[in-house]
Amino acid sequence: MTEPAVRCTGLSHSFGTTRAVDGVDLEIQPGEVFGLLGPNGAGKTTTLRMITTLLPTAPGRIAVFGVDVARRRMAVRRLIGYVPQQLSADGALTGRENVALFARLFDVPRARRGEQVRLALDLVGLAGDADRTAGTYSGGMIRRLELAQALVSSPRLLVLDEPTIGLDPVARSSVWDRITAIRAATGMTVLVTTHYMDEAAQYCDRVALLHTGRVRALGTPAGLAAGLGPESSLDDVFRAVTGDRLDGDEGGIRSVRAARRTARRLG
Ligand SMILES: Nc1ncnc2c1ncn2[C@@H]1O[C@H](COP(=O)(O)OP(=O)(O)OP(=O)(O)O)[C@@H](O)[C@H]1O
Repeated sequence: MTEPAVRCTGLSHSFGTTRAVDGVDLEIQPGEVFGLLGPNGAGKTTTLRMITTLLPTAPGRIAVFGVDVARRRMAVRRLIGYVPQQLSADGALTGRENVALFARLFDVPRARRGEQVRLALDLVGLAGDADRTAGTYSGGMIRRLELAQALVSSPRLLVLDEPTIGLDPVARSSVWDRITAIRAATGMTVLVTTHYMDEAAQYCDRVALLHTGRVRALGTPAGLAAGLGPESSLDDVFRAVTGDRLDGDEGGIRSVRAARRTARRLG
């Protein structure tokens, strides 16, 4: 039987008295685009940080393609490309230099580095802009550059924490078009968090709705919406499950903060 790309069992994590993740069980299949959805503070980033080896997994367990995250952290890191919410591109370096830096960090063999960097830039549609400094890139191009940084080591699992936050609708769809094309070209598994229900409905094969650290609903976007009623959307499912209202396309303070962070760092 094929191993799941990710299997989380009994995952919990507390920060002091805050129970950020509370008994999460999840299986993500190879080749899926899987969306982890939830309001602010639902536990999405904490879950991603546990899967990407950055937080301890105990008392639960996580396996990535069958490799235990707690016992074989370095082996798991080699399987994963991670784009965190925080900016990871350096505005003073060119696009190519930024990606080459990650190739060195992730131990891509020296003989293959140039080719891997070129391929990663190609996959995100930045080949033509690779020799400009990243400080001259738009927000959408920066996000695609960060995708290239995560792709340069040819990971089997790509983990993206709110990849489109703070971007305008055109840039958001260009980022998603690249993610979709990369999955089609490589068969890579993609795990993504997003606040945008329309994006999750359009681009994710399956989603889990997280609220107060627990999985409250799991399924295909269409299946979840149909389960609520004939005219329902994923947004309706979300409201039914959480009782919360999501930020709209305006993005709220978080996207403003993210956009400002980008501007400050690269400007
Ligand atoms: N380093 C930390 N120290 C203390 N509390 C934290 C820390 N990181 C997260 N938390 C708390 O844990 C809970 C879950 O946070 P987490 O960042 O995982 O949620 P999230 O779903 O990713 O939210 P957001 O969409 O705002 O990023 C929240 O109550 C948050 O305040």
